[in-house]
Amino acid sequence: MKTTEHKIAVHAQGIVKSFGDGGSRLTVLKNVDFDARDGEIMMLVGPSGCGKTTLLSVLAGTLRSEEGSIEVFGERLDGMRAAKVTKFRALNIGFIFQSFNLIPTLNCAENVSVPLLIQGVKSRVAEDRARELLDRVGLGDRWKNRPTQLSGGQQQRVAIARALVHEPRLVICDEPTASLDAKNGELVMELFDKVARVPGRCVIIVTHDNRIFSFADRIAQMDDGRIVEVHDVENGSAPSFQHH
Ligand SMILES: Nc1ncnc2c1ncn2[C@@H]1O[C@H](COP(=O)(O)OP(=O)(O)OP(=O)(O)O)[C@@H](O)[C@H]1O
Repeated sequence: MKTTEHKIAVHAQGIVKSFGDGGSRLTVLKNVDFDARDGEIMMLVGPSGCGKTTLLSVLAGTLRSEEGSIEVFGERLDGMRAAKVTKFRALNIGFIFQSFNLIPTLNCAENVSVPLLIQGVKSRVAEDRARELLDRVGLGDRWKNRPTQLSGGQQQRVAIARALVHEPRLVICDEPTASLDAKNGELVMELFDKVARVPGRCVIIVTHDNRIFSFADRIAQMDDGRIVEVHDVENGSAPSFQHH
């Protein structure tokens, strides 16, 4: 039996979230308990529509739940004032959205700089750091390009660079490797491994991509608004899941 004490980075308990009113009301998160540990890559899998993106948004503080408590590195997000949540997120959380959310009028280096500029870092320093990150995701020579001049996979890597540039303690990713080929998927996972899978940090990834399961420390399986099982991934041997 394992007796290791794990420090918890993200602790969510009793999360309930619904959309709509009256007859069209849909309860998407049905009393979810979820933990992610300090220093780990935690993956979240489950069938389409089961609530994964909704849960990520609640954990990142971009969506409020009706019930439940959320603690991120010891700070309670539920009940925190909206302005304080925004500030907390800017300092501590990097979010990679399914839809990338890059700013079309800015070039790649400027897009990646945004989290640093929000923190008050000088633009030249921010841009140097942004170009360093772009280099690490294999896009060092494309920093001047606008997002529309890049392929979907390249845009995804720009979004990943932007989420990591300010070295957030918590990185939350919705399908970060969905548009990437095997080589770039591996490059990005190795970057998560180096940059974010360290003490004092944590990475949470929603994925359907079984090529990356072996990078996880644990995999939580979600179904119909609930976490139904949590698997430990030992020695890179990931379980296989049924997707619908
Ligand atoms: N803003 C919203 N308004 C109404 N319904 C919503 C909203 N956001 C999500 N939903 C609904 O909540 C359910 C869960 O959606 P969610 O995006 O969390 O699922 P998911 O598990 O991430 O799916 P996928 O793997 O397809 O991305 C779906 O039925 C979806 O239609």
